Amino acid sequence: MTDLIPALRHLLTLAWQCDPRRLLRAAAMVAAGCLATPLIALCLKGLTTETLAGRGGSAVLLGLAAAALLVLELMMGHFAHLAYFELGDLGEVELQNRLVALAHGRPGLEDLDTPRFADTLALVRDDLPRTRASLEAALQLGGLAIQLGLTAVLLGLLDPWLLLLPLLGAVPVLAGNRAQRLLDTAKESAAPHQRLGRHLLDVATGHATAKEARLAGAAPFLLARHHREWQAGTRLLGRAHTRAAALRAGGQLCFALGYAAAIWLVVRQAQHGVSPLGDVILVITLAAQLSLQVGTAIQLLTVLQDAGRTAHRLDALKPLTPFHANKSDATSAPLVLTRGIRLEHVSFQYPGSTRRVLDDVTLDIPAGTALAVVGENGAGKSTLVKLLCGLYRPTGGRILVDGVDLAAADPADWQHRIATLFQDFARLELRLRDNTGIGDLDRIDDDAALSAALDAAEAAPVAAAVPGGLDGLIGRSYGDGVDLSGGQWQKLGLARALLRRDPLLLVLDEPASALDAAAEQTLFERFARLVADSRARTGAVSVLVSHRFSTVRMADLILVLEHGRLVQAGGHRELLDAGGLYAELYRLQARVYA
Ligand SMILES: Nc1ncnc2c1ncn2[C@@H]1O[C@H](COP(=O)(O)OP(=O)(O)OP(=O)(O)O)[C@@H](O)[C@H]1O
Repeated sequence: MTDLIPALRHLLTLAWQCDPRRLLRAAAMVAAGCLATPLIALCLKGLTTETLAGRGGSAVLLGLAAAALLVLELMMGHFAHLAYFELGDLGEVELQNRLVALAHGRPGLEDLDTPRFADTLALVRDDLPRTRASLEAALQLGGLAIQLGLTAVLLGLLDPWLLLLPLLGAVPVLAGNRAQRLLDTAKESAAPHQRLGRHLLDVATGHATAKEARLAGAAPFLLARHHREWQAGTRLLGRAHTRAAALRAGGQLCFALGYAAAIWLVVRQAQHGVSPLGDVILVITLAAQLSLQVGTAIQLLTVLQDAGRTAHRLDALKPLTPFHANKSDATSAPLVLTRGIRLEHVSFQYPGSTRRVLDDVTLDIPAGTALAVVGENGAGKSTLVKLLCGLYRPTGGRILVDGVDLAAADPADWQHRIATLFQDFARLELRLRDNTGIGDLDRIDDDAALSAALDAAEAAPVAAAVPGGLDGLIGRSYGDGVDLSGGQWQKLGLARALLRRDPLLLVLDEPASALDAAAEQTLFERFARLVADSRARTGAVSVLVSHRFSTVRMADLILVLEHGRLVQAGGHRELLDAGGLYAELYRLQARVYA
């Protein structure tokens, strides 16, 4: 029951924010329809009494009144349903917007990396389509409360003992509530199993992964693991459903016994001439209505508890530790870099992990530096880049941009001055214009700027092959878009990065992994020109993460990371002369090429 109040508050506030007039109209129609139900019982009692007394005219009028009330009840329910439908639609869209804002409206990635956050996000996403039903349930529950109140008054006027009947109605409601809590807990425990199960199914059937799964003959292995995870989740849910069903049946049995006792009481009173037959009809009708109302209340509460959970989960998704308590205190990114970027004893652990992925890194990167980062797989290169981009905050030490701590800067402002191409770049299966324009949304409709960025990324031939040009669809996940090769997707990702104006930080994280040799050579020449241009205009720092030493050697400053520690830093010649890990890795690669 504790979820009921937040659920009602959440749904009614949502509906009010979406369309207050529609909400009031729906509430008035529900109230009118619900008031009609107990009044029908009253008309039936009058009808019986008048008929027995031989007053046919009044009996016919009361019969007509009962029929009119019945029509009113049905019509109001029908029209209110239309109002909920529209309100629910608006509410669902509003919640989708909030969910996207919660998932991506934060500058850092810490929360998205937390399994608990990911599970909660998945649960809310699954629950959103139920918003419409929840809103309808909230309004119907209000109507039901009016009905129950009127029914209790009518029963209490007949015999105070009969007031016990609505009270007994609370038993199945409470039992239903407890049952729902059991189901919710099981749902949360089953979520990690189901998430993994869904992922395994995606791997076995997804367009990108099906090839490898087929060639490796991995389908039976993946399906067996999927089956195991799914069964673990289903077992948890199955047990909870059985216990919930038993609880609900027990509650309903209690009410059924009370119902039988109430009928027995009035029938006995009628036999002894204490009550007229009309009262017996009234009690039978009201008790039958009450039984229906209790059943409906249980269903509505179940729906509302889901909405309450969704409200709690949405709250849980709100960032607990905002990057800045007060955004107006945040410092803006400089227009140009004069001093550069300084890392002071920077350490980092991913959320939920105790392992230091970066360990006490101290370094000065003067403005205009072309920086390259090398190291073996898992050394922490991409993590360092993500910290520089402000996607994570260091768990120890600080990063200073022109002397200002990045933790005190407005992350969105800093990120707006960064051009990136990550190794796991996004493949946005939208129009070519969207895929590129998302790099600088202010210029998404600027055809000349988009074409220039595509040209600079050597992606003009890719664009020329897309029917419809900038407005043509790429990708085949939906619609009939052009299917692209890995290298072509990467060129589009680079064009996206190159669309960004006046960046202060240029990041290419393994940019050439999917390019052919000629394209790679051209890419680096273009990148070098861009770096030279940005360096002259804004003092930008460029960061290249690469395993290819032929390109790394061009950098002004090369960092060598090993197990998260900065073991060497300097120019190519200097590092070769010094011996150590860089020289070892360089000579190893040179020997392979020789
Ligand atoms: N989101 C994450 N959550 C937890 N651990 C992570 C996450 N991302 C990376 N790691 C871990 O951090 C370590 C460093 O990863 P990182 O991607 O920075 O290495 P890298 O040097 O770029 O490697 P590679 O050359 O293979 O790209 C790895 O051990 C990796 O498992």
